Amino acid sequence: ALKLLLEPEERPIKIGAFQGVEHRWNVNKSLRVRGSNGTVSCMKIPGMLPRETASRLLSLVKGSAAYDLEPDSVDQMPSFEFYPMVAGKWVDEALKDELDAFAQTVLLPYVRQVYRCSHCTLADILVRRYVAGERRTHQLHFDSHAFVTVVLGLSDPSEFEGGLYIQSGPNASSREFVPLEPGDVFVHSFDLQHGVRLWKGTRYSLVFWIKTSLQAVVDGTAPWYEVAAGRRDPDALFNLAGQYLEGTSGRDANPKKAAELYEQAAAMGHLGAQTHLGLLLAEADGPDLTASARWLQSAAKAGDVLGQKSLAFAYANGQGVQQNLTRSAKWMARAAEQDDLEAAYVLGTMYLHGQGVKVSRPQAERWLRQSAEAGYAEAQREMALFEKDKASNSPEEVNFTAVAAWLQLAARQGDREARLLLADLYSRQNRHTDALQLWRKLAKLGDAQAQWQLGKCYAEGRGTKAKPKKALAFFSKAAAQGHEEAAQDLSRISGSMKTRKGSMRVAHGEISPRRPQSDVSHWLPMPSPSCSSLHKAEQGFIAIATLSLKLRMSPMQPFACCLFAHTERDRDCQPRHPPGPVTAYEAIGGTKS
Ligand SMILES: O=C(O)CCC(=O)C(=O)O
Ligand SMILES: [Fe+2]
Repeated sequence: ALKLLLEPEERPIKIGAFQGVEHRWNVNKSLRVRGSNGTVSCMKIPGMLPRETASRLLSLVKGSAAYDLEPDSVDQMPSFEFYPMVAGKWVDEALKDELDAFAQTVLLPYVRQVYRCSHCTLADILVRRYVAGERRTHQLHFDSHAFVTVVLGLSDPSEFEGGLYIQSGPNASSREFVPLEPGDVFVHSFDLQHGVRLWKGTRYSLVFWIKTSLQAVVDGTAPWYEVAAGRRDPDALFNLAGQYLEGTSGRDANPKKAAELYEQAAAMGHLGAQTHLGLLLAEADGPDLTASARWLQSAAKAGDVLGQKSLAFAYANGQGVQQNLTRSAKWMARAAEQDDLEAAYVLGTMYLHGQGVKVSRPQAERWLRQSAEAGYAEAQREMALFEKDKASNSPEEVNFTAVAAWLQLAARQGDREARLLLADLYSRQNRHTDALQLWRKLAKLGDAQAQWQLGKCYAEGRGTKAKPKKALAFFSKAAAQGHEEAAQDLSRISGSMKTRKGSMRVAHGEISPRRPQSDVSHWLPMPSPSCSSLHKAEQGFIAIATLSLKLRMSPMQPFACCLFAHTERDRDCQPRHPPGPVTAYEAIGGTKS
């Protein structure tokens, strides 16, 4: 059962043509930051936008094709958002027709009155969707680049379970969900910690970001931090530090200044600042891993989810602490229990491979599924492999429909490895057109494995007419990226092309041994990307061994694995150690002298 925000203070309000009620909560910051005596308010105004307008908006945004797969700034997962307004300018006429008058005559006057900011101006508007198979979360965060945020409910609460929550304490157990009917608005400032979590159904929301002046909107700056940080508000220090770290909101990137600000907030007990300071100290030029681990311990023990996950990675890597997989698993579990999707995914793989925990397929499935169902692409891909391995003793019993369904979800989110595996699967099911479509997409993005596969299709006339020249071109492209099999196929095909001087020259044109010496480094053999990597049993070990403490910036690299280990590809799935360097000459079929 979800804990809902109870509705305390109420007052009647009248803004332009709108008459209604404002519900207001004052959240005590000391629950989260020991050394703070401040509060942060948030307000709900039921029915501020007429329900009929909200329902027309919902149809408009449901039909939009503009949702973006670009990584989100908070969690790096595909964002599934689009912006009808950017830097104060409408870019979506249909949404403008429905919303502009409301925004200018009701919403902004309300915000200006409540926050006493007579120059507050609308900066950006975005639409987010949360649907099955895609992201169903927006992890805990602050909206650091907006002085005030307004969330407009669009979907009927009966259509989903969960929704927008605020989190007043360090732990996920203090989450309180904000029920929003279509047309209700929820208003908060840059220092309210919040997130979104759905367990069922579909939700669309519309978010307004408001800044303190027109100038700030035009310049993309956040000048209110100078004031708030001057008051030594720990959340302001924390957000400002993030802007200096990333070089956003018009600030020049300045890691040193970021560290100072994190340090001030961390000293007041700001757990997020402690974690970020810990991560920064590990990344610095002269890293101080011991101090880093100390901050991570402090934040993790107090319940900060990112601190727990980061400490888990530190234990896995032995960074600032004695390497200890049992402790790593323990902290990973603490973060996963707080619903961190990456932590749940990693914990699942730890159970799969028995790292820091006893091997347990039920536990592995539990955590992988939790992460996958909330939209984490790597976990979706891992669920496909899990599904496949269920029948590892009798390959003919594999439920390939289920395998494909998971792969499709991850592939649709842009997961490269899942796209390769799916194309491979299609190809084996003689769905050559589907396979080709995926390989083409990947080849266009420069993927060597897909280029090689495309080359083979053209060479063998599989799913397309045989086109030796095209095959040659794709083999060359892949080989030039160091793809071994492609280099072999290239030498085979260019040899069999009647070895006329002309055709040899085609091959040489792409990968000429007469290239400058420095280019030969590209020919160092690399394992082929898809089955490349390693036997499954080794996989997790490598994953843990290479886990990066930098996870705040870069989620753990997906690791490749082999879907068809039990079939004719067994050979490819053995651990392969790169042989010695291959010269360009060898790669096109010459022999070593
Ligand atoms: O979808 C929502 O209700 C809010 C999303 C959010 O917090 C954000 O986009 O920053
Ligand atoms: Fe937000």
